[in-house]
Amino acid sequence: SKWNLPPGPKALPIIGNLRNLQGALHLCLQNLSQKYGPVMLLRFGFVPRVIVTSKEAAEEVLKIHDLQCCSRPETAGIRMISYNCKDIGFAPYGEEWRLMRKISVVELFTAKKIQTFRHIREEENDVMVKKLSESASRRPTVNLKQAIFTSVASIVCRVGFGVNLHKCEFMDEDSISDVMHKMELIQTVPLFSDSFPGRVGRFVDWISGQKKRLGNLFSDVNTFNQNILDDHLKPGRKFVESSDIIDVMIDMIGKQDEDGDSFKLTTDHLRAMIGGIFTAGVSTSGITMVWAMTELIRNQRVMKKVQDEIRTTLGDKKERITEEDATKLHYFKLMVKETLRLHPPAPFLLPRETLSHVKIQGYDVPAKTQIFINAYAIARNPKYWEKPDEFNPDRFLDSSIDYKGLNFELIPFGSGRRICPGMATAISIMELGLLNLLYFFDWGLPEKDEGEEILTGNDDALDLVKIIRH
Ligand code: HEM
Repeated sequence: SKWNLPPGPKALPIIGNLRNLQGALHLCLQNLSQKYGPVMLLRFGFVPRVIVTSKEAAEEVLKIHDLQCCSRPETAGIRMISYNCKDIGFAPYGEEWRLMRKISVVELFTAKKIQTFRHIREEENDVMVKKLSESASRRPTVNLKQAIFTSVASIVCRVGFGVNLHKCEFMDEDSISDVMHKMELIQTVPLFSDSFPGRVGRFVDWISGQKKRLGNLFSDVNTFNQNILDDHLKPGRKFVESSDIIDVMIDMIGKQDEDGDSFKLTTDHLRAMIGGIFTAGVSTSGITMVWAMTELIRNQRVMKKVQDEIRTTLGDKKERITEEDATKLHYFKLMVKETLRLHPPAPFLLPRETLSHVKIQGYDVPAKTQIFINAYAIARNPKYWEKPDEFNPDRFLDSSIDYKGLNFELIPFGSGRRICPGMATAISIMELGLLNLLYFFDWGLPEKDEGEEILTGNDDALDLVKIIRH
């Protein structure tokens, strides 16, 4: 009672605010914030969470030092898939997170490394264009989502784990989007114990069969991670490109000092790194590309402006697009930025947890409280954006606002010490992929109902689209 806690809807005994949470969580919390303000306190069953929905409050939270990523992720699925918080995204702040982050940055994300992997991105895009052209000669409708996810997954597997999906023995390229889908699903399967931790919660999950369902999904995902790990552990392993992040970690494990009491890497860290890089890299970049194409198909003015710029600048005789080509374009890049504003693939960034009592916008937030930053709602807040729900890259023509973590009204990659280390990689993957799709093909909606649905502005990205000309 001595504390000035953030406001929020009235919580009922036991269930707290669960009855207030219906539909997609980021949309529901966006609506609630219009009534209760930019810093809200809600109880998800027994779990209190503070939700932040203004750029001022987000900036304050992201600059607090006494904050770590959640030691208790929102769902049991996330806990499983991160091998109990052993991936970079969920590792507790400290030696463990610092080491994993350092390895990933050095092995994957320095400017030099990103440049080294450039030929992989270009080759995999050639494969995608070739496949789409062949498919368009047979039938006009293609599953664009699958084509994009397969291409992005092929890039991430080659860059991250030296696995070439076109020649791989344990995984074929057509089933990779299935693995991706399972990884996404596993994170969202609702468990009773997510909101009611403890024995009763676990018992209900067991009776309802949800625990088993989660276990089955995880088993497939674990097999994928394990196969990649086994591939690296084979005696006499030959590198496809060169040694990769997993080789480096295996080497480090081999050299660890048994007796020292500093933190030790384990094989679970390896599995978690594989799963973490795969999900963090593929689902985010893939879905952003699908959204870009969806928005362009339903906003023909913007589609024409983007394609005119691309085709005028690059000419019409190119047989192959390179990353150099993307650097010549301006409006095209604004289109990618606008897609990230409207459809941030991680709408809450990574949830945080306070390590000690802190103040946010004058409100008291006790230690061990989870904080969600609703980056989705901030990027659609009419206080900062004119006609916020409209897809209009022109809004950035005279604006210096960028997504690099300094403008808190646009933080699709987060900000501060946990900002996405894969940002530059993601931009290279997405720009090159979209550039290929827009240079070589013209796109439209399939004849039947799918089109109508998308034009009424529902919140689902397109699966099936039609190649009009290639
Ligand atoms: C459109 C593409 C992407 C978006 C929008 C995105 C967004 C994010 C966000 C919001 C975070 C959390 C940051 C925070 O909470 O402050 C994050 C973390 C992370 N991302 Fe990305 N990401 C993308 C692509 C990638 C790619 C391609 C990779 C790697 C191949 C990657 C690897 C990671 C990793 C390892 C973390 C955890 C960092 C940490 O906790 O220290 N991301 N990303």
